[in-house]
Amino acid sequence: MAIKFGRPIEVREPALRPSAPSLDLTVRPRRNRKTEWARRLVRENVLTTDDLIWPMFVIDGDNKRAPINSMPGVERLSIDQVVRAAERAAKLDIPCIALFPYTEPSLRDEEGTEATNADNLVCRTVRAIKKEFPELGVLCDVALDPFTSHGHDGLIQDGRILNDETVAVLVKQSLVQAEAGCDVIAPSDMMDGRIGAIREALDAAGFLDVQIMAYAAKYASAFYGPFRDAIGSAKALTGDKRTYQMDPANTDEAIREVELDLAEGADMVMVKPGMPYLDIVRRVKETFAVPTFAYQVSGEYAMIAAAANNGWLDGDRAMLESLLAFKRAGADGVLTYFAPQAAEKLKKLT
Ligand SMILES: NCc1[nH]cc(CCC(=O)O)c1CC(=O)O
Ligand SMILES: [Mg+2]
Repeated sequence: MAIKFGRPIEVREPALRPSAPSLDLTVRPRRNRKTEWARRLVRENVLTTDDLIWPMFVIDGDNKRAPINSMPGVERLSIDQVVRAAERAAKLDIPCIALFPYTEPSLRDEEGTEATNADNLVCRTVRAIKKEFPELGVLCDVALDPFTSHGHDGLIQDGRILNDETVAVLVKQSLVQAEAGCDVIAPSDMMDGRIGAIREALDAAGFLDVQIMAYAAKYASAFYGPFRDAIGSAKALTGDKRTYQMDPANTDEAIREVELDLAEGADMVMVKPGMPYLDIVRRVKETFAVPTFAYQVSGEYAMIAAAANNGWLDGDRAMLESLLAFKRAGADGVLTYFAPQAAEKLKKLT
């Protein structure tokens, strides 16, 4: 009889074990999963704060934060509030933030003129951030959709998106952003030849160190819906973007697009959307071995956030698992609206 704290305890019958004899297995993969330390030891991929780019939406005004219904937890911020968010990013050690403007309908026109205004909302935001946090990376999207009355990324004539004429405007847009202090120019428009044209113009203007992250394989996706609400182009958009964004059915085409953007001078390439396109991330990384990013887009964020808010998913776990999946697929980093939450969570884990 065993004695514990001076009291006899009953020695129970051993628990019933399954009567089957041990399998004759030499290899038992579960051994490497038996404890947390063992799992850590064999872990192949890790997510760190260094992998995160935080996209933000900017609105005009002062001390304003406006919710986006289709992106619970994400707000459009006035410049002063973006600067506060930039401070949060810097404190969390997030390397880079990305800026997307909401443009008042009165400032939108057929040509997206506001895109090339050196004093537009994005340029003013970049200057305000750089003044306080010069060490924080700032990425600016290049495309006309936040500025056009029709919501398309390029100029339109007779219902067709003009390629070369659009590229000329994108070049000007890139230059005003670089002039404002933007570190990374990220063309998301999918016009042909824009990377080469932008690189040439940046170099000619002396912006030799301004990087280009090409949205190289960007698909015509339903997952951009909440983003279009956020920048106010959802209602404006006529038709769809299938004559310039890629067909979701294609994968070889992604390789050709990435190859061209690299040849034209892209420093980094991106695949977008993210989670439904991890096969593309993997192929791009294996084919070119260059810095490869994925964009976990608004619709992907919305799915996880909505399910979490309904109690249908453990939001934090689903978030971290989805971000780790990008690393496993070969991505060097992820643009994600979860960036601040993920960085906070990762800080606690280490
Ligand atoms: N060219 C603009 C642009 N830049 C990033 C996104 C989508 C980002 C997101 O959904 O989070 C889009 C939308 C689009 O192409 O319609
Ligand atoms: Mg292309």
